[in-house]
Amino acid sequence: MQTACTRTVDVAIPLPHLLKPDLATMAPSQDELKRVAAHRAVELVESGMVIGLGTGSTAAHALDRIGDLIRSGALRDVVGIPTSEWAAARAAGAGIPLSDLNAHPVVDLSIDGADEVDPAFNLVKGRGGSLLREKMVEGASRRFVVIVDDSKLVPRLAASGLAVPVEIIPFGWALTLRRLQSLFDGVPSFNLKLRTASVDAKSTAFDENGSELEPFVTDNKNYIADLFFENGIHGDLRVISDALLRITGVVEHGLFLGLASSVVVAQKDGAVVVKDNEATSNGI
Ligand SMILES: O=C(CO)[C@H](O)[C@H](O)COP(=O)(O)O
Repeated sequence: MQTACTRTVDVAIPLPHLLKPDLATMAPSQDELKRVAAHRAVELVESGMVIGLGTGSTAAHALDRIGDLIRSGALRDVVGIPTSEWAAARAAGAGIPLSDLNAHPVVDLSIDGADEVDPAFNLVKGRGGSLLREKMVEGASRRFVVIVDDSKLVPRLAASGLAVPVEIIPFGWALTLRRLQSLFDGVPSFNLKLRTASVDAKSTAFDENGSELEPFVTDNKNYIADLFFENGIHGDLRVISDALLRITGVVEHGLFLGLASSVVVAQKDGAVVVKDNEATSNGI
C-alpha cells in the first residue's frame, strides 16, 4: 500500500463571496463545490505553463476559469494538453491554445477531477471513460492537482459499489473479461461487466429490453470493463495494478497510484482544504 505524508496547507477558508448556496437548503450545491475546488486549483496556473486539462464536470470549471483568465489577459502563453476529445472541445471553446504530449512530453501542471480519493492519495478515475489519456498526461506532469468535492473522499477505494474501470481492446473482449474475472476469483461479491453506451456517455440508441446495448467506446476506440468490489479493493494496490496490466488485452486501468501531488477538497461547510502528497512517484 502506498504511504503518504499529508500536509494540510490551507484550511477552513470560508468563501461566502464565492459560494453560491442552493436557495432551498442554503447549502452549497455539489456543482458549486466543484467550481470552488477548480478555481482554487487554477490559482496555481502561471503564464508560460504547459497545463494538463482534465475531463469531467469538475474539470469543466477549471477549463472555463483558465479560459476566462486568458481572455482577461491575466494568463499569457499557456498551452493546454487535453486528456480527452471532450476536454479538447471544451478547452477550444474556452479559448485555451491546445497542443499534445508529442510536442510537450513534460507537463508543468495538470488539474483534473477524480471519482474517488483514498487517504493515501490513491485515486479511482475513468468513470467518464478517459482514464488512458488522463493517466498519460497526468503521469507526465511535474504536478498533478486533483479537484474534488468532499463526497469523493473515501476510506477505501471502490467500497461504495462504484466501478474501477479497465480499458481493454475490443478484439477478444469476452476473453479479456474472463481473464479479469479469473484474476479476482475468490474475492467475495466481485463482478464485472462490459460498459455499455448510456444516454449520458453516448447517444447510441438501445432497445427497450436492454439486450442490444452498444459497447461504450473510448476516445482510443477501446472498450471499458467495469470491475465491482462490494467491500472495496483489499490488498496491495500496486500488486493488483501490475496483475491487471499483465493481462493481454488490458490497455490501462483507472487506479491512479502515487500520481496525485495535491488534492483540493471543497467541503460542504464552505472550507477549502489543500492536502499535499509528499510521496508522488511520477518520476518527472
Ligand atoms: O476520471 C474522470 C473521467 O474519465 C473524471 O475525472 C471523473 O470521472 C470525475 O468526474 P466528475 O468531475 O464529473 O465527477
